Amino acid sequence: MIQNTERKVTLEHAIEKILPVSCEAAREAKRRWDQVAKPLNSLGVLEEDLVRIAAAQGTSSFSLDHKWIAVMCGDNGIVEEGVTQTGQEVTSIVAKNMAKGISCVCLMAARTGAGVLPVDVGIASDMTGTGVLERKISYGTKNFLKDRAMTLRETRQAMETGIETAGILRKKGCRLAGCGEMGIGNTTTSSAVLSVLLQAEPEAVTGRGAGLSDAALACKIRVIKDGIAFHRPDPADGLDVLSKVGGFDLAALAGFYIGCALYRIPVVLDGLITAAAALAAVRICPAVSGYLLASHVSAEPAGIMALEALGLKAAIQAGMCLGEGTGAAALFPLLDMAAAVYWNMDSFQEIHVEQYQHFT
Ligand SMILES: O=C(O)c1ccc[n+]([C@@H]2O[C@H](COP(=O)([O-])O)[C@@H](O)[C@H]2O)c1
Ligand SMILES: Cc1cc2nc[nH]c2cc1C
Repeated sequence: MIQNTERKVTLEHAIEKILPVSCEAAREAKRRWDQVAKPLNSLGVLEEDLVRIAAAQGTSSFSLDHKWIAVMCGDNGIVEEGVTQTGQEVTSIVAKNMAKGISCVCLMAARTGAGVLPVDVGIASDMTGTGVLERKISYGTKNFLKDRAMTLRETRQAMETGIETAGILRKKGCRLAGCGEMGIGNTTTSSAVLSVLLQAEPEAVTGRGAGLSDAALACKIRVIKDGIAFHRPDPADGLDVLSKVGGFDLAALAGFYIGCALYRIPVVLDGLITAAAALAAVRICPAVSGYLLASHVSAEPAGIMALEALGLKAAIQAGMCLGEGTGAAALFPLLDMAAAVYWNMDSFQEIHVEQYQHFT
């Protein structure tokens, strides 16, 4: 048996060691964009994304090599309350398909040359031998109308699994990460987390997830209201919020962002669930925010609210709400195209065009 001699990186250690992103690298990358012979700022958010990547990696000679999408998979006890359109067995079915390379995110990522790493942090069935990375903490969370979704210990364990996952990607040479999730019921947990963190009414942040009737949507909103009233999570304490009304997938994602920041790997978010986890991570460790990039605006009502709270702009507005990391997969080729211009396009000087000095 191969011994795992690697020492676990604790949450506290990771938070303590995270460096701020480099303003100097960002300035240099912006300077390069402003020299490229094209209308100023004309690649819009894509230019800003590459500046963020430069800041995160600490160099304007950034690399987009070895893109990987980590997908945190787990089940949610709250599905007992009838808040989803399908049964929770879909979580394990899709996770297994991810390991086989045949889920939606795998098909999209394959077109962009990115890898996909599915991680079982809390699927409600045995995943041994399926090819999904086995890091199960429990067989699903508790129903948050009856108990905390996870103990604080489990929440921390999930976060540390996320940090470990960032370390695994770093060893694969990953310079740009994406993230995703698979977990039936996780739009309920994410909406609850966002309702608390944004101090917004459940009606304002809750949508139909993977598909719901009007009556079922009303039930989902009621469940979120009752859960928040029961637990009274502290909006200033991301760990408290995650453990009371979150899930293993959300906590592992939050840890993954912290790990990516520790290893200076910029990380592209996907939709609602990844953004809810990001907001919790930033409450726990504000320095993480500079390492995050948005991909698209989820069609869920809180999608745009979460991105605004994170101060992120999304290049893609396509009404997507698939999850799995498909938003990150969709952004990757756009970033590659923008990088081709950044690296290879002539400057104004090279094409002998004079720039007047009154641009900002
Ligand atoms: O990413 C999003 O914005 C998003 C919005 C709606 C649904 N999803 C996906 O659908 C599943 C959760 O939907 P639900 O209705 O079971 O809460 C989960 O596996 C997500 O990947 C994802
Ligand atoms: C089939 C299916 C696939 C998914 N992928 C992400 N969330 C999903 C939800 C369902 C229902």
